Amino acid sequence: MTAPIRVAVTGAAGQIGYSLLFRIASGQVFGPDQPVILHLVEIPPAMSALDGVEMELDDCAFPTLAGVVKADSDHLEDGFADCNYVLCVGSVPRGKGMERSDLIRINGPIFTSTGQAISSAAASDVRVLVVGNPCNTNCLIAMNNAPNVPNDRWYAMTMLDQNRAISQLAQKSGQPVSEVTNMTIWGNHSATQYPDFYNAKIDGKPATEVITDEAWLQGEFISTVQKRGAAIIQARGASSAASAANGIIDTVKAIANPTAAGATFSAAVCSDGSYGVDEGLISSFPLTSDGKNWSIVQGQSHNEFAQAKIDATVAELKEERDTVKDLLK
Ligand SMILES: NC(=O)C1=CN([C@@H]2O[C@H](COP(=O)(O)OP(=O)(O)OC[C@H]3O[C@@H](n4cnc5c(N)ncnc54)[C@H](O)[C@@H]3O)[C@@H](O)[C@H]2O)C=CC1
Ligand SMILES: O=C([O-])CC(=O)C(=O)O
Repeated sequence: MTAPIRVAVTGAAGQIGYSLLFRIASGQVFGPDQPVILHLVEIPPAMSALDGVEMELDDCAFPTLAGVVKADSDHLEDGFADCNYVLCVGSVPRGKGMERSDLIRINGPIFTSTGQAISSAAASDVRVLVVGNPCNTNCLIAMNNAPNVPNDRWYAMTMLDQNRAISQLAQKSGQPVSEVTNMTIWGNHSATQYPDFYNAKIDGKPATEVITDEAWLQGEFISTVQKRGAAIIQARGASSAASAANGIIDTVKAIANPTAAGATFSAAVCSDGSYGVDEGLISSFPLTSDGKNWSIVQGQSHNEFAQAKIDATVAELKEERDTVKDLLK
C-alpha cells in the first residue's frame, strides 16, 4: 500500500480553497493510485465554515482521500505536521483599485509564523508554494523564517500568469493552447512581471515568427497579462479563484514530475544570481524539474527591450524586500 502524501492548504475555507481541495482529493494532482491526507488550516472564526468543507469532502467519497486534518492558525504546527507540500493560500485578497503590494503589511506578518511552523513541523522533504499576495515577498518572508527548510524548497506562484499568457498567444495566433510552449514569466507576480514572448514558441517556431505584430506583443499582450488579475476583480467583484486553483495544481504537477525534454515552466524561486537577478530574491524564471529538484534554464538571450522589463520587475522585488526588512531574519 502506497504511503499517503500529506498536503497542507492554508486559507482552506476561502474561495481558492473551495476550487482547489476537491481537485487534490480526487487524485487529479498526484494520480489515482496515490492516497492524499489533506491538512486544512484556517483562522479561528473560519473553522465552522471549514467543518462544512470537510463534510463536503466526505460526501464526495474520493477513493484517494485518505484523511483530513484540521487546524486553526493558532496551532500551525499541528496543521503542518509531517506535510510534504504546504500550499500557502491563506491571506487577504486585494479589492478593486489596489495593487498586490498594497497587501504587504497586512499579509506579510502571516508568513513569519507560517515559515517558523513549517520549519519545525513539516516533513524533511517539504515543498512550499506561496499563493497569498504579494506572493513573491510573502514567500521570501516565510523562507527567511524557516531555518530548517533549504532555500530550494520555496516557490511563489506565477503559473497563473504563464497560463494567461499562453491563452492570449493561442487566441492571437489561432493555434490551440497546447501549441504554445516555453512561455516564461520573469520576476514578480505583479503588474511589472515580464511574460517573455521572445523565447516562447508556437507550433515549435519562435512566437514572433507566428505573430509578426511585435507592437501588439510588446504592448497589449504584456499589459493584458500584467493586469489580468485586476480585470477579473473589476469584472467579478472578487479575485480569480478557479483559475488560481488550477495554477496551483499545474505548479505542483510541474514540480513533482520530470519536465518533458525541451519544455519549461514558470515559478518564482530563490535566485542563485542567474541572469543577474539578485541572489536570495524570490523571482520567477524558466525552470525544469527532475521530479525532485528544479533548475533554472540557462542560456536564454534577452534583447534590450526584454532586459529593461526584467530589470524593472527585479527592482520592484528589491523594493518589496526592503519594505519587509523587519520580517526577514
Ligand atoms: N499568486 C497568484 O497567482 C494568486 C494569488 N491570489 C491570492 O491568494 C490569496 C487568497 O485568495 P482567496 O482564496 O480568493 O481569498 P479568500 O478571502 O476567499 O480566502 C482566504 C482565506 O484565507 C483565510 N486566512 C486569512 N488569514 C489566514 C491565516 N493567517 N492563516 C490561515 N488562513 C487565513 C481566510 O479566513 C480566508 O478563508 C489572496 O492573497 C489572493 O490575492 C489569488 C489569485 C492568484
Ligand atoms: O489579482 C489579484 O489580486 C489576484 C491574483 O493574484 C491574480 O488573479 O493573479
